[in-house]
Amino acid sequence: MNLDAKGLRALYDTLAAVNRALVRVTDERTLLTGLCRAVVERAGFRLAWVGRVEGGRITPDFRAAAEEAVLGYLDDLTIPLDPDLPAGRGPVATAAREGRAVVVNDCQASPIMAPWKRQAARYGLGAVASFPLYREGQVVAVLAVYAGKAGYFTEDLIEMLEDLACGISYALNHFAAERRRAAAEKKLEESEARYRQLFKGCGLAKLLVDPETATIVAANPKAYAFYHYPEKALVGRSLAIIDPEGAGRLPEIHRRVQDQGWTVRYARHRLGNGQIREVEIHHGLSGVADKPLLYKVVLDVSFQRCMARFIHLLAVETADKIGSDFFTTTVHLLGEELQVAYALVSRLDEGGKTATALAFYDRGRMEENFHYPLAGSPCEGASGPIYLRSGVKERYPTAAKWGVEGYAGVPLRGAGGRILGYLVVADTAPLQLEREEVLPLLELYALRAAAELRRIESAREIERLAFYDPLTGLPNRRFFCEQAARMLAAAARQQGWGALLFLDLDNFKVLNDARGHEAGDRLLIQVAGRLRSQLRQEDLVARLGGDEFVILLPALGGDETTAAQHAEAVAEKILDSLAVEFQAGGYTYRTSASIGVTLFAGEKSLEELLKQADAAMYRAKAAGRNAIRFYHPEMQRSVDARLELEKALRRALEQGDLELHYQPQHCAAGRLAGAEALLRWPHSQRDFVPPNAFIPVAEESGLILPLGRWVLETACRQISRWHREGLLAGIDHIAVNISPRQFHQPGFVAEVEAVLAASGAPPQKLMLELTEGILIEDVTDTIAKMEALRKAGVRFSIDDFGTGYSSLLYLKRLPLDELKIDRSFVSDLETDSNDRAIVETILAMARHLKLAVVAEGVETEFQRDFLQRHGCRFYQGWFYGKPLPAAEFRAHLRRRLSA
Ligand SMILES: Nc1nc2c(ncn2[C@@H]2O[C@@H]3COP(=O)(O)O[C@H]4[C@@H](O)[C@H](n5cnc6c(=O)[nH]c(N)nc65)O[C@@H]4COP(=O)(O)O[C@H]3[C@H]2O)c(=O)[nH]1
Repeated sequence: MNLDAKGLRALYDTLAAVNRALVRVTDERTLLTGLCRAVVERAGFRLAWVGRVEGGRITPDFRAAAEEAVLGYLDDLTIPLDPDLPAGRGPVATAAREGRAVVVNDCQASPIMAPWKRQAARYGLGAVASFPLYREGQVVAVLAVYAGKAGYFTEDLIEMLEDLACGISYALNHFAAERRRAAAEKKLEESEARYRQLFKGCGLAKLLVDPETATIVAANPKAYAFYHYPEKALVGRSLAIIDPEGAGRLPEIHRRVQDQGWTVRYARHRLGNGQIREVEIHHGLSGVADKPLLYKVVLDVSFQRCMARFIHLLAVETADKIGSDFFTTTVHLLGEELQVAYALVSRLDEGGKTATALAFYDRGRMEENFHYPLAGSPCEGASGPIYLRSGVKERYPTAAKWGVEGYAGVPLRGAGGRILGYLVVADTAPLQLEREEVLPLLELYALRAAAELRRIESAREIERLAFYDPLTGLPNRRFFCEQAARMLAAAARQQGWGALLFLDLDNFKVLNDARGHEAGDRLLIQVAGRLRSQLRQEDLVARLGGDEFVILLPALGGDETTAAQHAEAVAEKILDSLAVEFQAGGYTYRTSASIGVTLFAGEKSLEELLKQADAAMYRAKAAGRNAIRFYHPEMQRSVDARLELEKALRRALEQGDLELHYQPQHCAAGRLAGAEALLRWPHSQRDFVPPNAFIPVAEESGLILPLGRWVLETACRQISRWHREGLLAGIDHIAVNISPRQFHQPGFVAEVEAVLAASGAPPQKLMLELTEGILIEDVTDTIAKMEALRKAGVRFSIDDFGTGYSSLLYLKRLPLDELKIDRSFVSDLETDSNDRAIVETILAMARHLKLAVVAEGVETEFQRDFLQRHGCRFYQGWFYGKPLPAAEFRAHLRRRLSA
């Protein structure tokens, strides 16, 4: 039976209620299950089901039936959408495909129900209507409603069911929207959580800023830590408190972010503690708030920027600088850029106890080249970097003087890690820079500074090797010549007078030969020190080689006389300084020097001046050494003559032109007691070259060695012959002069012994006369030699006693037999009371030391008497007789015997 109007009304109400109830349902499953159930239970249908359109077919997903058994109709029911299949042309597939209600009021009669005809009959299903269910304009499911009777679906009913399907579609739409909204919300929540995570738990400082008002809306914990503000203290405040410039440029930044999505900016941010940091700010738009906000991710790039700038500055500013310029620029850069009170680069002095400030930055002022002690400074004993943020002045007394609170320093290293110096920055406030920031920077600068120090050291070394004498550290000949040429030119311009001094040590060769080169070297080093100490800064002293030194005094006055006086004063000062004993290697040495001086004014060649001073020096030597002589033009001739003399002397020795003369020595009673052998070089028929003229030349040239040997051999042969002839009876000795060089030659003792043996002369008759200079050169060696010869019977006399530096101490130690009072004291006895006093003293001393005394150069009776009165026992001089050729002296000996 079809529904009447009343029935329809009831059904309508029911469906409306269902509709209302269903649309309040919040999920799709409940809705569709409820729909099926309501249609069956409240509207009296026999079966209802809803199938989703999925994968080209429809299967019943939700169902309800008036009787449980009716549900059997749905078993294995799958309806394809394909219209080519018979099942695809049924009401459900057609409704789904064509999006319209399809009603079959007689299942048994309708051809489209053919596939299910039997089943419909079996489950008592007479009519069926299918309604598409839409979601967002798409058919997503089909509602199929079955009535028991054929012809059940009236138009009204169909309309109502269509309304119901419409309501369900609305609900499905709503669910979909809800689902989307929920999903969006969830997504948003997740994104917000992520954002919060990103914002808060981030290691970088972040700010949220309102671009319109420049107000800080939020800041993460890292931002508070970085900006040194208490938590929350930034929110609500203007960005200008940390970035005034950035606050002003926010609109522009905002625009740029809107255009390109992000922007990066570098700025200087002010922290809550007043410090300024360089930062890199990444800007973006915040997607969280309704209002457009700018987020700022802030990176502290102070260190990187600082490093980059410093590397750049170091490279650019110091590229063309070396030495002092480099160090000054470096500390200036450090002081200014690090904003510290002090910056210093120093070089350790020798010994490491003090350092020299190569450049010192003191609050903008620059100083250089002063020494300071390391003791009490943080660098003392430091082998690595030092970082003391604060409290320096409390701990280090040296730093306290400068009010240093914070200090950072690194060593400058040379080859093998040797510390050459330090690079230091210090401030009167605690250091603003962290250890990790300042030390790498200093180390970078230190590398460059150390390289510069090493370069300077090498340059110095190269210069030292090229221009300085390695032994004494004085300029060498090369340096002297270069420097002197410049000084001479300057002197010529200034029209002043100067002097060139040529200095040669006396007897240096003797010391060197006797004590070895080491002793000689030690003496030279000390001599160089004394020379330097006697000269002014502007004077130039150099070692030319051996024991030769040269001194240039550039500014001695406006006229020749003044210059000469000054030059002499300097030369005398030098001689005085050299007269003081030298101590070296446990020995005491004495030395003196001969100085030749030449004056200059106007344009003069250095070569010429050196020649002149050298010639003058030889005159000083000839004058008895320890002397100063000035050059004058005739001197050159005398130099040439000296060379000529040397040649001639050599020839005379080779050709046997030399002779020995013998000057008698008498005792007080007048008896002939001995003789002194004196060398004679016949010059012409009647004349001799005086020994004082050629002995020094022989000494200097080394000719003295063969010459001395010839004298010794000749004298010993004579002694031997006279001895054999019995002529030496009652004669104490024949004295032979021994020169210093001769005595100090290593084989001297053996030579004398060999000569004695070869000649057969009795050693007891041989007296060797030594000068005082010999004795003091090297006392130990001298004593050893004297003692060795004394054992053989040879005796010793000191010649020229009183003219040198003989001291009682030496005399006591030496195995001496005799003193000879120098002729210079004897000659003036009559007129000079000083000489009388000296002679008296010598005689008293000799008595005390039990030494025989021979007075030399006795010419008058007065002299003889005076000497005799004061205890002198032997006399030599013209008063008794001049030196005689060997034959004449032999005759004298014979006459004496026959008398
Ligand atoms: N005016 C004056 N002169 C007197 C008188 N009595 C002696 N004389 C001189 O005084 C010098 C004494 O010798 P000397 O002091 O050893 O001083 C010597 C000696 O140091 C050195 N000499 C001479 N012969 C030799 C030698 O064979 N070997 C070495 N190494 N030196 C020698 O030359 C120096 C000078 O020798 P001479 O010219 O021979 O001069 C000798 C002698 O001629 C006098 O009454 N009045």
